[in-house]
Amino acid sequence: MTGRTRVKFCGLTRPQDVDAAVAAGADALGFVLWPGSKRAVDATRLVELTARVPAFVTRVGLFVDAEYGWIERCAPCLDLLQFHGDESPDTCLAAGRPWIKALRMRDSLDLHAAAETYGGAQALLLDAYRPGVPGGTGETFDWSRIPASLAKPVILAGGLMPDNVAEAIAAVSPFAVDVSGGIEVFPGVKDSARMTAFLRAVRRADDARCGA
Ligand SMILES: O=C(O)c1ccccc1NCC(=O)[C@H](O)[C@H](O)COP(=O)(O)O
Repeated sequence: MTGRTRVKFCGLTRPQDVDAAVAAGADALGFVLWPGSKRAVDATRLVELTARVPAFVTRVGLFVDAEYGWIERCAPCLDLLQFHGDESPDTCLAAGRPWIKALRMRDSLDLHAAAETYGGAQALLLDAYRPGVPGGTGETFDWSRIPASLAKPVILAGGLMPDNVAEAIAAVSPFAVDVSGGIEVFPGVKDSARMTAFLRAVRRADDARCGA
């Protein structure tokens, strides 16, 4: 897949961070709708935050093995659902909305098989695996495990930051990159300078790929 690398900022909890992310040029903003996270937002906050997002910036709701009723309640504020738990393909499809599937890169994971299993997903988000932690670990994984061609677009996540995202793009050529901890001062509180630095690093990496 060609074209510029899309950028998703995940785990926004504050209106000023939403505004800063949009101003910086993010393509997608993620809202954690799993109460176990330090970055979780409730339904009221979700309405407040997503109302600030203009057209053509994708509002992504992140769920971890959620009850269907909770997904249904949040869905009107969202463009895309991100399933970040152990959801089956049927569960992901049952919501009846566009969705992506997060996969944690445990050793036994077969990405080609997963791409087939989750054939209804618009993309696969590949994240670091730490037992007992569903996401937002701030850890990278071995990018060489990602096959050069996969049946689904890849969103690369896990421990990305302004200092390593160019290297990640050069190594993986993902459709998109996703970052949470790497643009924060602490969980849920983003830093506009880090957001800008991250996006600049992505653009530089894209320019380097075009010139290569
Ligand atoms: O961010 C969380 O707290 C979180 C909790 C539970 C499941 C997923 C979570 N975040 C998912 C994301 O999309 C993160 O952006 C992704 O895991 C990468 O996080 P980081 O390594 O901090 O960039």
